[in-house]
Amino acid sequence: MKTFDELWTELSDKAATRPEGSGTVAALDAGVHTIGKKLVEEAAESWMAAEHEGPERTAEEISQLLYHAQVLMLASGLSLDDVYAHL
Ligand SMILES: N=c1c2ncn([C@@H]3O[C@H](COP(=O)(O)OP(=O)(O)OP(=O)(O)O)[C@@H](O)[C@H]3O)c2ncn1[C@@H]1O[C@H](COP(=O)(O)O)[C@@H](O)[C@H]1O
Repeated sequence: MKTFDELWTELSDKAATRPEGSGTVAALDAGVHTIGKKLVEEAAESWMAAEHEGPERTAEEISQLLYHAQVLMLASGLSLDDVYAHL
């Protein structure tokens, strides 16, 4: 298990060091358009899971939504504080 902040630290490190085989590096290379589509897909899957598939599946889809949101933040050059400033 990891927290949102721990995932952010891990993904930031991957973006900086670009390890072989990282899905995050591949997503960043694919660009904002591709990342954005994935984010929307995971949002829809979260919604469908919440309506039809129960809490466990919903939690799984939301975890993927948070992952793709962090990837979009990295691709956009945003920090956590940039986002937290709007909460
Ligand atoms: N938490 C995640 C995570 N959540 C979702 N995803 C990605 O989102 C996809 C889930 O999409 P779907 O469920 O729609 O499955 P899918 O459509 O079959 O997947 P794709 O065909 O799009 O690959 C997964 O295949 C992953 O590519 C994630 N990829 C990575 N992480 C974590 O990010 C960290 C870094 O990962 P790497 O960069 O791959 O090393 C690790 O701690 C990972 O656990």
